[in-house]
Amino acid sequence: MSTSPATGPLTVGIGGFGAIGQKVAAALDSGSIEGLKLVAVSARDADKARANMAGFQTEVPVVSLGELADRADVVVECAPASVFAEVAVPAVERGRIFLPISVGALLRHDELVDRARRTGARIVVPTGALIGLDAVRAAAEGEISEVRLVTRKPPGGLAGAPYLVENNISVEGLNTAKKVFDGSARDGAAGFPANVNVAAALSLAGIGADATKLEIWADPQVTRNTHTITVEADSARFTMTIENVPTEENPKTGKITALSIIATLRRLGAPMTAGT
Ligand SMILES: NC(=O)C1=CN([C@@H]2O[C@H](COP(=O)(O)OP(=O)(O)OC[C@H]3O[C@@H](n4cnc5c(N)ncnc54)[C@H](OP(=O)(O)O)[C@@H]3O)[C@@H](O)[C@H]2O)C=CC1
Ligand SMILES: O=C([O-])CC(=O)C(=O)O
Repeated sequence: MSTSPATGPLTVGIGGFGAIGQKVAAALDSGSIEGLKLVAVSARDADKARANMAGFQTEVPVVSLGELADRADVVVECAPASVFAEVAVPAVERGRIFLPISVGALLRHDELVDRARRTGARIVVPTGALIGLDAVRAAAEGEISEVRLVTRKPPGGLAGAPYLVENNISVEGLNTAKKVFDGSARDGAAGFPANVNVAAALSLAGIGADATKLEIWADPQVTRNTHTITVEADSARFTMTIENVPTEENPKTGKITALSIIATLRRLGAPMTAGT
């Protein structure tokens, strides 16, 4: 049952119990996030999810993605992009705090932002596997002339992306880096729905999905997903790079992603926060 922040902890439901969801759930279960309490999770295979909760202090019910919004004040989405709407729409319609991590899918459902305005929901996009969105948001309060993201991934992490399949681009047997996409964050997020959520998050923090430039490289020299952002603004110029250690459970997903969600949740319940 959900409770208001004035009378008790904010209740949290987690949609998706894989590489990201399990780490976020474990942090909540450990009681280390002040003012927040795990109340439900969702997974495709409920028995597997219950087995993965065996070491938890408190087992919570495994429910459908749509039910999370009935049970929790805060709904965290960390499922495949293909089921994004199943968790996002009820969360926004019920006026919950909604944390999406399949951010590319949010670009394809931008009507949710308008709905949130009407229902009182808040959509809070974590930085995820990227870096520097605090500085991008601050710069966006002034004038930004350019935002560019260059993403380099091990070729295997990109294989099967719809853009590669549709354009007959092979990433097999590469000896040198190959640029496989050069365009807008919006087109990149559509063509690589499981690979460049970071580009979507960057565009939402800055100058939008059409103006944000994106290059994607299949690079046999990298073992980590590597993202470099460059921003040119009237307040500052900056370039930052992050090299993400892959999770064991899903090598496409960097370890820092779950930590970013945990840090975002911590802000919701904290008496003091630091950073923009
Ligand atoms: N914003 C960012 O920076 C980043 C975003 N991501 C994105 O985060 C998302 C999650 O990534 P990750 O945790 O690695 O993925 P995983 O594949 O490890 O986990 C996905 C989870 O979703 C569950 N799931 C699938 N279908 C359903 C359904 N119909 N109902 C309920 N649960 C379902 C799966 O259930 P089961 O376990 O039973 O199969 C699984 O637990 C992806 O979209 C990924 O692209 C990833 C990295 C960075
Ligand atoms: O770097 C990562 O861990 C994952 C990633 O690029 C994304 O999904 O945007």
